[in-house]
Amino acid sequence: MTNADLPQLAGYTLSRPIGRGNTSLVFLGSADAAPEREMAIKVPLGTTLANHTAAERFGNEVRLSLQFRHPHLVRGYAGTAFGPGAYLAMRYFAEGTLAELLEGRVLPYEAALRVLADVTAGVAYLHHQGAVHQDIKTQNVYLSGGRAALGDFGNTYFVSAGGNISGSPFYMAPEIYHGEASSIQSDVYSLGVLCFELLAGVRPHLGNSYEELMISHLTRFPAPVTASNRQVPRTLSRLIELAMAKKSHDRPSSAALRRALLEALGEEDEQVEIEPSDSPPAQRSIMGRHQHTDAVAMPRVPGGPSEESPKPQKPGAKSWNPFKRGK
Ligand SMILES: Nc1ncnc2c1ncn2[C@@H]1O[C@H](COP(=O)(O)OP(=O)(O)OP(=O)(O)O)[C@@H](O)[C@H]1O
Repeated sequence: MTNADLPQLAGYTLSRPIGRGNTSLVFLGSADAAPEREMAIKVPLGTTLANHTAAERFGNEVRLSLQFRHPHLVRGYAGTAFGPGAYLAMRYFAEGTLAELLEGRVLPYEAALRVLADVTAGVAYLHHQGAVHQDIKTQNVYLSGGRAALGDFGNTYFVSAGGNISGSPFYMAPEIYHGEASSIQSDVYSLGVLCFELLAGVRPHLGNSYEELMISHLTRFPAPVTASNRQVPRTLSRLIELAMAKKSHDRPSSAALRRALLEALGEEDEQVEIEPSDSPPAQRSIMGRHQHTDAVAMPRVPGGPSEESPKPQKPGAKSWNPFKRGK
């Protein structure tokens, strides 16, 4: 794509493509009003706008990216949810996705714990808000300076708005394979899979087809993470095992998983003030460890992902996943 082929978006200058998904193109660019701040600008494909469900999902991603405020969730700066001018300007992650980073390599133990603690903090925040992400996987984790943020809120919904059936087969909870709606507990299952994948260096369930993966998730019990990685504390290994429990009510909360990850990192569960957001005041709070079990304590993130990203070159199209169902 030459510069002349880059889409025109009023108020923004797009400099080059940085990624392509099933439903959108993503460009590096900046707002004309603040040219020094690089952004990732997502523009839906024509086919996405022409398809009601896909267009709704894009609109959902725009809306929620602008609404959620957490250091470990991809932050939206501006956007238009629907119509031919639809776009989402968001924080740019120079190091790309966790899936890209993991291609052909295993993360060192501490780095894996850090990424997992970050992602789990973002998910715990979502759960505290009553939202289910529905698509936690390495492709949706973005990296900057060794810190991580979860993105892609196209399938995210509030529990109060009713259930939904979706996910990616490598990470999908058994009950979803059975046709049940996703839930906070099915997000925890996906987190368990992610923890296992990063700490054991291999996915807990493998298969060459949707059916093989389904059988594995429904019937097989992976060996504890400690069998592959002796550095993992037993308590954390046990919690990851429970996160992947076949029955959803046996799973711990995302907040408990996060606490165990922080403990493995030798860190305290700090209090942090959640950034103001567009959400109702009741959802803004200072949260800490002395709360009821569903409450979430957010880490203050010294040296964590900053809003300004370094300059960088980043891989282009994402890798193809043969089992990815239209998300
Ligand atoms: N904020 C970002 N910072 C850096 N790169 C990004 C960012 N958002 C997306 N990308 C790049 O663009 C690629 C495509 O993005 P994404 O997967 O979100 O597309 P999509 O079409 O919305 O997704 P889907 O395929 O699930 O419909 C990503 O794999 C990543 O390489």
